[in-house]
Amino acid sequence: MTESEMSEVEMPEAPNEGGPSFGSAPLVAIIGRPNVGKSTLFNRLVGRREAIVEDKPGVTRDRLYGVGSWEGRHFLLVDTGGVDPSLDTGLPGDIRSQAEVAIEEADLILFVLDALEGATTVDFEIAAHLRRSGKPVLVAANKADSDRRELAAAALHELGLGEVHPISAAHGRNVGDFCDALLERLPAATEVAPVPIPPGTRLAFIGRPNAGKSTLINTLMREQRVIVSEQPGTTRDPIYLPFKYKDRDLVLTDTAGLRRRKQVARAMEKLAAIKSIRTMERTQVVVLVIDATEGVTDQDQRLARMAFIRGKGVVVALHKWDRVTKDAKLARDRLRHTQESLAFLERPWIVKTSVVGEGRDRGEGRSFNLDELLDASVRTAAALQKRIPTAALNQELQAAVADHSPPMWRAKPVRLYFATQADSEPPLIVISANHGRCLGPDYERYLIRRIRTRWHLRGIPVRLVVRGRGRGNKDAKAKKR
Ligand SMILES: Nc1nc2c(ncn2[C@@H]2O[C@H](COP(=O)(O)OP(=O)(O)OP(=O)(O)O)[C@@H](O)[C@H]2O)c(=O)[nH]1
Ligand SMILES: Nc1nc2c(ncn2[C@@H]2O[C@H](COP(=O)(O)OP(=O)(O)OP(=O)(O)O)[C@@H](O)[C@H]2O)c(=O)[nH]1
Repeated sequence: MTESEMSEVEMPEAPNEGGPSFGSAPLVAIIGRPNVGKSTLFNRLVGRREAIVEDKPGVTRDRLYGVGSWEGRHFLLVDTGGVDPSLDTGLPGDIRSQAEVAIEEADLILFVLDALEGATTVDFEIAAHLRRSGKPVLVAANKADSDRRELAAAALHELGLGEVHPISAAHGRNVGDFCDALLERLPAATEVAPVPIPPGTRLAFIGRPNAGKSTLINTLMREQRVIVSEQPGTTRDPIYLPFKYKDRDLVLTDTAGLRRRKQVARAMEKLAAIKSIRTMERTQVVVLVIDATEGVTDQDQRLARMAFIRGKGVVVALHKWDRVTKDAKLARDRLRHTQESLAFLERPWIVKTSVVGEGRDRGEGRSFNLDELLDASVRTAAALQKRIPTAALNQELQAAVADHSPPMWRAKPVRLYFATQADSEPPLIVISANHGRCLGPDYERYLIRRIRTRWHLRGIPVRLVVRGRGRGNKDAKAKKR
């Protein structure tokens, strides 16, 4: 491998110390009826960067949130419609609660309408909620693909939410102006200085209501003698609780308001995912708490996907294990089902945990396997932060190609020249080849699997990008001749 070949690999952004965290960025929620184009708008606002992370078909549909940016300002974008497909049955009640959660949590609401269909009864209902909330709202009349349709969109003023922005999310029409309006309505950057993040690996407990998160957190805090100090700030500010575990610095990450507002979360079980977003954004390792008495649900899978897509490591706590151990068959089935239904997490560490006895909720019960859970978190963090030596990575690439050569690309042979790890948290492998994107998904998966196995990268996403030799390089060669 020569220097010149190395320089052909165009490096993405420099690795970010500790990974980018947008935990304090304003939260923007997209709400609207089914099929108005929320996902299309979401994709347009979140942009291409996210797309690299997805190496599996079907993941896009489950994408719930991402980071959008415009003119250098970042915001967290939530597609509430994606929270649960069963919500999209057109039931006004469900849509109402969707709007309620968005109102409660978001700093700005993007209310999407269909310019072709005009305002429906449900739209009027949502609009009434939004008006009462006093939250900033930006109204988009989507599918305004032409001048004629733009005119039709003007009728949507009747909703009484101020200016209506005719846009075409699918074609990008007027989306720039819409983003300008979005920035104007974002709350000004917070005046309180951001809470400093203590050094160490950040982990957060996430899961469905009643899974046992508070119990686990309280037990952990007690066992590890974590000091909880009163921190100034609002309920949406993060709480960082540093502690030492086997000489390592760990930081338990939590969001104050999320635990306090237990009842709200319970009332809207399906939408509690929105609340996990801020916490998730601030952490490196997500401990996904599964209630073993219920097993993995669709919502658990969605939370896990959200974490994975955002580049987090995931450890699974199969919690309340005490309640399934008495039935050996049930216990076996639960474990197998957990492994199978979370297989997309790529062999995550699954730890059976429980806290039993009096005062359990206050963290005073007897705990099982909490140390194992922390060990698994430490291992997952190490995988996430792994820096694979270039020489070894290229050896593995050569061995992989020798065992199983890549299929032809457009009737041309594919040559893979060089691999390098361009980023970590999560690892990004860049391979230079004779053509860009010349590997099919199967072969990419094969290469990723080889890398995962060789370096024990469990429970973390691994990204792979194949870059071709650039045109500039060809020109340079032509000049030489
Ligand atoms: N003509 C036109 N069609 C669009 C536009 N944006 C979205 N669509 C189409 O509208 C349909 C619904 O788009 P989605 O983005 O899936 O809508 P959604 O609101 O997320 O739908 P749910 O997931 O059901 O809530 C798709 O067929 C899109 O291709 C647009 O700007 N113009
Ligand atoms: N049997 C058993 N019960 C548990 C265990 N851990 C927690 N529980 C019980 O499960 C219930 C819910 O626990 P919480 O810790 O409040 O759950 P949570 O996930 O914080 O709930 P939300 O705040 O609503 O999201 C409580 O009644 C706990 O006593 C366990 O290991 N075994």
